[in-house]
Amino acid sequence: MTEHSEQIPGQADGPEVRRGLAGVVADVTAISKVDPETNSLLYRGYPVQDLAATQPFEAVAWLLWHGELPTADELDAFRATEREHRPLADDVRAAIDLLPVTAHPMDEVRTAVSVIGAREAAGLTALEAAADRAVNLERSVRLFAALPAVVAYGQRRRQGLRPVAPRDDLGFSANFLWTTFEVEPDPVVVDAFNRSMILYAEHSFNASTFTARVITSTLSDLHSAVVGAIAALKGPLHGGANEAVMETLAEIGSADRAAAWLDDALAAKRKIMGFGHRVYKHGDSRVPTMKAALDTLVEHYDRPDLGALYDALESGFVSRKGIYPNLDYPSGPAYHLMGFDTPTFTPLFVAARVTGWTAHIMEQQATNSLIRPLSAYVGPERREVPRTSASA
Ligand SMILES: CC(=O)SCCNC(=O)CCNC(=O)[C@H](O)C(C)(C)COP(=O)(O)OP(=O)(O)OC[C@H]1O[C@@H](n2cnc3c(N)ncnc32)[C@H](O)[C@@H]1OP(=O)(O)O
Ligand SMILES: O=C([O-])CC(=O)C(=O)O
Repeated sequence: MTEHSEQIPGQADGPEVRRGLAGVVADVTAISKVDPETNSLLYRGYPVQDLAATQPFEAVAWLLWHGELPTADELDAFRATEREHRPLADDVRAAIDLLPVTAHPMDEVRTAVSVIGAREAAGLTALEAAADRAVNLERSVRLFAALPAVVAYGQRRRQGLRPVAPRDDLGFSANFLWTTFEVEPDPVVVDAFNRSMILYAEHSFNASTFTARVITSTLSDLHSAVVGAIAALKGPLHGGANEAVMETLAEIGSADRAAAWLDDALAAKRKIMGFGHRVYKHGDSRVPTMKAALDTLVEHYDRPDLGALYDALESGFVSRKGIYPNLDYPSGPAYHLMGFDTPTFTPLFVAARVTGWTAHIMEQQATNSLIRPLSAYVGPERREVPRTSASA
């Protein structure tokens, strides 16, 4: 028995159960290495903080898919393809417009991916739709290119604004900001946003990626796997936490209220969103990089009040519980300062993580084994069905 396993009540000789698959190594991957001992995260061998400091997000997307950083020519060609597939497609816009304007933007993004997937697999059997690596690589690029327009349109629709055409003179991150806000993106903000995309891109067998791999393991198609991954990411124990962090900070209001708020929240056994992690128990490897980006934004937008509130909640929670912030804690207020509305935060995570998800989908396909664990039955023993007069 380990700290993660438990014995089934009343079954002394029964199997060990690992709720939440905690501590279970489910497969191998060559895409990223999360190391809680050294508090490090490598994408294909490269430290994520070094990638965030030096690379455009497009180069990191390429790295995750191909295993190597692109050459200058490869990056140019990839960027040209990405630009080609940026515009919001008519069928996607029409489907989003069918949803209530109060729909959660994660539901918009999930719907958009469903529409794109149905279009791409039209006329194919389910098995044909699963396709091969070459086809799925092209699908991954197109989906990566299309998502910013979907996310930006969601926020603009809620604000009663028309969609904005993408700009071919801008890279992925600058164009994302342009299509959302229709103002010339400031390089300081573009840099912080680019770093956040890189930090969010990939994190081994997290719940949404594992969901994508489970779906892929049945020989389902790439878009179906991404739809499932989006559904898993929406929950506040996973990606939805960046949104919940902002709600928490808004609820507390100011740094001087953080201590009393925390005492009440902990007395009420509330979970403090943006803190804790299944794998990292001594701090999330990505937080220092994202916190530095947040500090830059706090200065850029002259919002020391938000910086002070952030610090007060962090130090109060760490000193009370010894539980550290995860990536969602600094990214929530960073996206808020950039001007994104709070429900858009998790769709931003989708736009980044689609790179990691699709890399895992292709890796799962290459070495597939149906993912199907066992369960230990604890229901009633075998019994007779009562005889009644009802007929079928
Ligand atoms: C990008 C990402 O997806 S990162 C994760 C984002 N999610 C969040 O920020 C949500 C808040 N955090 C959490 O709910 C958890 O820390 C999780 C789900 C992320 C990890 O959970 P697990 O590994 O299953 O740990 P678990 O939830 O069992 O926590 C262990 C203990 O720490 C406590 N704990 C962990 N995180 C928190 C938190 N954020 N607030 C309060 N208590 C917490 C638990 O209540 C539990 O206490 P107990 O042993 O007294 O019951
Ligand atoms: O790894 C996890 O469980 C959650 C996480 O931090 C991520 O997906 O980025």
